[in-house]
Amino acid sequence: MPADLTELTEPTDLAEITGAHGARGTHGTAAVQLHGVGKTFGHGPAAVNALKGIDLTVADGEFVCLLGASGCGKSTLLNLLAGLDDATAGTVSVGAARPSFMFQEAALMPWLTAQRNVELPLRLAGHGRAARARRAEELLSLVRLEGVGAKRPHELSGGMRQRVSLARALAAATGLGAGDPGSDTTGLLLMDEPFAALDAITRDVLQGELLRVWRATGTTIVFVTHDVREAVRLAERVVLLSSRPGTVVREWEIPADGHGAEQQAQLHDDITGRLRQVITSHAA
Ligand SMILES: Nc1ncnc2c1ncn2[C@@H]1O[C@H](COP(=O)(O)OP(=O)(O)OP(=O)(O)O)[C@@H](O)[C@H]1O
Repeated sequence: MPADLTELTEPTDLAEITGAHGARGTHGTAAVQLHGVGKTFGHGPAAVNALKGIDLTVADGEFVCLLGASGCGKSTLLNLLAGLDDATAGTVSVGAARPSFMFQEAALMPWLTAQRNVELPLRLAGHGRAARARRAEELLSLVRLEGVGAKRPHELSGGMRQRVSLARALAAATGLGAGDPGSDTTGLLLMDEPFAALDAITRDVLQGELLRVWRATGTTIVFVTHDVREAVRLAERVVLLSSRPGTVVREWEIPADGHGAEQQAQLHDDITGRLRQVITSHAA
């Protein structure tokens, strides 16, 4: 069991709140399937070939990190998964899950309280006031923000704002949770460098919190980062992308016990070496 995960054993009531089935070892159907996906922006000589021939399957409940240098097409790929843009080649299929996004900036509504921010996707989905308030309270508690629901974003630290953002993303992805017949209670979280703007200590804490929430909810996570250490700490599988066009260079399965210090360092060195090669060959 990885060090990160042993200390993060969730209380049973969390599993009850979220309808969790746990994380590792429970993957069944595919949450995401990409076959031969390409994306070209523009036409003619000015066209930018951002992605080419991407084949990728993410299992239900899996935590995958997309790793690559700046400009390799990580955000473009997330946009395709979220349905915010269309591929110019191949097929993108996102199972039953409703994808929800979390960005580097929390992007909260400044005039709404933390609780109302979390409620927003539930309100847009047509859920009644009492049900959505109950669910927002559950999710705020899940991200350890009990008692701050009445505060507005400017009253919160950067780390707290990202916790609210995570709770809101979970609300968008999982609706009312286990009690919501119309929702996929596991959901799909698309995370675009969500901790990159935080200081190192807060980032470390939130990485641990994200692992705890993932284990408690069984949510499928596709997490974009250019930080090898972050990828190895968080993911079950790391997918390395090359640049221009972005293609899958290599994948690493991170074994469940692979987060021990020695193995983690080995994987870190291995992946960093390959990332360097990719960057160097692109620059040449
Ligand atoms: N709307 C667009 N029009 C033209 N080119 C674009 C557009 N969006 C992205 N690109 C180009 O596609 C390539 C991939 O961009 P993308 O933002 O997906 O990379 P990234 O890996 O997320 O980069 P970063 O880590 O810097 O955010 C880049 O060369 C970028 O300039």
